Amino acid sequence: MTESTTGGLTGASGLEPLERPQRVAVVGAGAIGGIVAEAAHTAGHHVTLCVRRPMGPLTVERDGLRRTVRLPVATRPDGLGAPVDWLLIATKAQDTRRTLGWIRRLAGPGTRVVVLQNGVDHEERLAPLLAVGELVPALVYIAAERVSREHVQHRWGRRLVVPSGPAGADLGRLFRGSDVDVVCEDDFTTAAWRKLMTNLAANPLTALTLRRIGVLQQPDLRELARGLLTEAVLVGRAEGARLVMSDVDQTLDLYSAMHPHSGTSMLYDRLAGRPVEHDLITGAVVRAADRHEVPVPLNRAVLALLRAFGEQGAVGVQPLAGVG
Ligand SMILES: NC(=O)C1=CN([C@@H]2O[C@H](COP(=O)(O)OP(=O)(O)OC[C@H]3O[C@@H](n4cnc5c(N)ncnc54)[C@H](OP(=O)(O)O)[C@@H]3O)[C@@H](O)[C@H]2O)C=CC1
Ligand SMILES: CC(C)(CO)C(=O)C(=O)O
Repeated sequence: MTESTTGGLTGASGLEPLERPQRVAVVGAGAIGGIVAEAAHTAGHHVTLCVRRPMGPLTVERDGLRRTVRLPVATRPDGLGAPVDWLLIATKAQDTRRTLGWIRRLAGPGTRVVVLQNGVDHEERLAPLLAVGELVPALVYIAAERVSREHVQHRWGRRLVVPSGPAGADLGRLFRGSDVDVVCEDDFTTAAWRKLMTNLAANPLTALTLRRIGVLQQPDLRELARGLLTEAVLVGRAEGARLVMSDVDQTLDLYSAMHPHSGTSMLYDRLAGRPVEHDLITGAVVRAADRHEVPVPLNRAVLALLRAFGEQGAVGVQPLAGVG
């Protein structure tokens, strides 16, 4: 795990392990839910998958190695017992409200409810659903693809970024000994906008072109990505995030570091005919831009395009493999 990097980030590797195996429930056993469920299980905790439809053993594939875990699966909250120590919410943003039944059943006063979703407004989305327990927003620097219902392919990254504090430090201890690292961040607003930037160009441009992330290496799309990200720096600053123009290059470098065949959550949703999280990503930037009267013509155009395919069903084609 990364220990004490710059900018107020702190890794959690030096901490003592948690006293006892923790009770963990993961709501949404998709790509990210599958990764964190397997990681928490590997770290020695009691993990239950909370799903909509029955499922069998979960396989997580990473660097050519497959690990299959057989975890308890619940399809309804009713039969579940006492509140858990950790409730990990890993549904798409638009499904957040549908997790209320699980939250009511599984969150008690001592529960940490970790929201593993993209966007900058985790608190606003989840807080209205939470009567008790502590909300922990998490920024997910992990790329994963659900290649079939019970098989998740890890493609890149291992880091979750959470606000500094006891809950964040304990989350680091929860995942200790697994493939997931937790980094605590003092300035979470800036961290959240920086993470939003990673999605702002990659997700819409892969979803619109039906191509994987290697497409961002094409010079014209790289310039478009640069334009989208530059607008976001100005908007993020107006929102109080301490972004700098070098964040644009750092984001473009991150795209180059990812395997060209890696996709994005928005691309996978479009291919499957599911609603895409445009409101959470490009929509969030355009709304904030409007609040501060910052011109964002490129993001506004992309939002219009994303909305235009929002109502459409599955596209029924596979993205091209490899670069571009
Ligand atoms: N995939 C990635 O690489 C990354 C994703 N993210 C973010 O993480 C979040 C999760 O994305 P991802 O894992 O890709 O999404 P997936 O679509 O792979 O998984 C979401 C899961 O939530 C389940 N679900 C929806 N509603 C409920 C409910 N009421 N009860 C139980 N389960 C439910 C779905 O079930 P069903 O199978 O029945 O549809 C599905 O299994 C998103 O905000 C995404 O933007 C962030 C970084 C990277
Ligand atoms: C960082 C990135 C682009 C990696 O998958 C992501 O967050 C997503 O796909 O939503």
